[in-house]
Amino acid sequence: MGTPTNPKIVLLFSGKRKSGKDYITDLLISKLDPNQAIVLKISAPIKSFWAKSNNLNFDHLLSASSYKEQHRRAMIDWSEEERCKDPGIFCRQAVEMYEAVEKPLWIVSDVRRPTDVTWFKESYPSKINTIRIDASEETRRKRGWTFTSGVDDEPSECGLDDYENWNWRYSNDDDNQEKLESFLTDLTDFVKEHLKS
Ligand SMILES: Nc1ncnc2c1ncn2[C@@H]1O[C@H](COP(=O)(O)OP(=O)(O)OP(=O)(O)O)[C@@H](O)[C@H]1O
Repeated sequence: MGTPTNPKIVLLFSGKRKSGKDYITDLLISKLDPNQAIVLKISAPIKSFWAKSNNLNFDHLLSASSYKEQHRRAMIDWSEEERCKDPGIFCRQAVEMYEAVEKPLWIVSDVRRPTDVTWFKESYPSKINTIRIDASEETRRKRGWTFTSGVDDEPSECGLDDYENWNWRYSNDDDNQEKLESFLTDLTDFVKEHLKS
C-alpha cells in the first residue's frame, strides 16, 4: 500500500525530442533502489487510450520507435482537446496508472507543458525539482530527429522553451559518459539525501 507521505520527491524532466530524456532517466533509475523509485511517463495514459481505441500496439507506441512517430500528430490533437477540458488529466492518470503512490521518488521523464509543471507543483508542493535536458539541433539530428512541422513548432514541443526556473540543467550534446555519470551522481546524492528525511 502507498503511504500518505509519498511522494517524498518528484523529479520533472523536460527536453526537446531526442534530447535524451529517456536515455538519462533510464540510467538514473538503474542507479536507484527499485523499491524507492519509479519512472512515470505523462504520455503513457495518452498512448494507452490511443492504442486501445485504434487497435494499436501500446508498447511500440511507448518506445523510441518510428511507429511512435507515425502516430504522434494524431495523439497530439486528441490529447490537446482533452487537456483543454482538464489541464491535469494526463498527469493525474499517469500517477494512477503507474501506482506511483507506492514509491517515494517519482521521475517524470516527459514533462512538456507549463500546465504539467503547474499540476505537479500544486499537487505536491515543495516536492518538485525540475530538470531540463538540452541538446543542439545537430546532436538531435544525429540521434534521428527531423524537424516535423505541426509537431516541433507546437506547444507540446515548445511550451517549456521559455521556462527559466529549472532546478538543474544538463547539456547532453557530446555523449560524454564521464560527464553524464558525474551529473547522475549529483542527482542520486541529492535524492538519496531527501529520501532519508
Ligand atoms: N548521452 C548520451 N549518450 C549516448 N547516446 C545518447 C545519449 N543521450 C541520448 N542518446 C541516444 O539518443 C537517442 C534519443 O534519446 P532519447 O530517446 O532518450 O530521447 P528523448 O528525449 O526521450 O526523445 P523523445 O522525446 O523523442 O522520446 C537514443 O537512441 C539514445 O540512446
